[in-house]
Amino acid sequence: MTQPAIDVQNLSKSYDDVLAVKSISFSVKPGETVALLGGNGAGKTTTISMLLGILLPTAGTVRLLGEDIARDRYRVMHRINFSSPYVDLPRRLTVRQNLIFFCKLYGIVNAKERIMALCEELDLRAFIDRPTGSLSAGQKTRVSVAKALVNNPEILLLDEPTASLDPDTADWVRSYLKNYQSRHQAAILLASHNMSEVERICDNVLMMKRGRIVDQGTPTELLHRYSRTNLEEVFLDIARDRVNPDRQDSDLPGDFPGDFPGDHPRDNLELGDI
Ligand SMILES: Nc1ncnc2c1ncn2[C@@H]1O[C@H](COP(=O)(O)OP(=O)(O)OP(=O)(O)O)[C@@H](O)[C@H]1O
Repeated sequence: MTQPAIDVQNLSKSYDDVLAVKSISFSVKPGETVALLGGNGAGKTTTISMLLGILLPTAGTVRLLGEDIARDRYRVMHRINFSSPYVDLPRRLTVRQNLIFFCKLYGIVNAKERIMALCEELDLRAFIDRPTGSLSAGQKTRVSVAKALVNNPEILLLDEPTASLDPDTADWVRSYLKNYQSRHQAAILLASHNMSEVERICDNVLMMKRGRIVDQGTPTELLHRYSRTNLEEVFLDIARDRVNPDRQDSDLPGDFPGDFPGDHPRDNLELGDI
């Protein structure tokens, strides 16, 4: 059996009184695209940050390409990459300088050729020598995708990869990412609020709510399970507690205090509730 590229077991994270991620487990195989879906504050960004090793889990393990991130993060970091519209690249550096910087960081041998190729493929030519801070949101997103691909990663973690893109460019970026994936057999985990994007490019969907995975399956399985015609309706069913008809209420984790070690009502507080 193929070893999963991403293997997460019983992962939890608490920030003081807020239990942001509650004992989640999942895996992503090479060549597979998995979506993390959930409303604001569901725990998607916290999960991705733990996968990247920039947030320490409160409990649980993350293995990337077989390596335990808590112990051997530096053995694997050069084989993965990340893109988020919410993480700004240094604003005063031009796009080219930023890409050179990341090529050096990842030890890319033919940096110039790599940057030229990405520049062509992602159509960055018009603004390659402009300060990154002066770009439009959509242009920044394309630069962020280019940055995420400098090292030809085997694992790609994408936080809303098409945020701020017009429909035409978003469609083009999705096709580009799928094409990259089929060429490199990369594992992709993406957090998104764009349901049609998820339906189109994801093999599996993890539905998160208040830090838990409350349902999962292929987009088709989820549509059947909830008798819906699109994922947006499934998302609303879950968000509004119109529970999955195939499940008993008691199967749903997270509805009872104490079903997770250290869990109690206070753990469900969102920061906004305080
Ligand atoms: N640094 C922090 N300190 C305290 N609480 C935090 C911190 N970061 C996130 N949280 C809380 O953890 C929970 C999960 O947040 P997270 O950012 O992971 O959600 P998300 O699913 O990415 O949401 P969104 O879709 O709004 O980006 C929220 O209740 C949030 O307020």
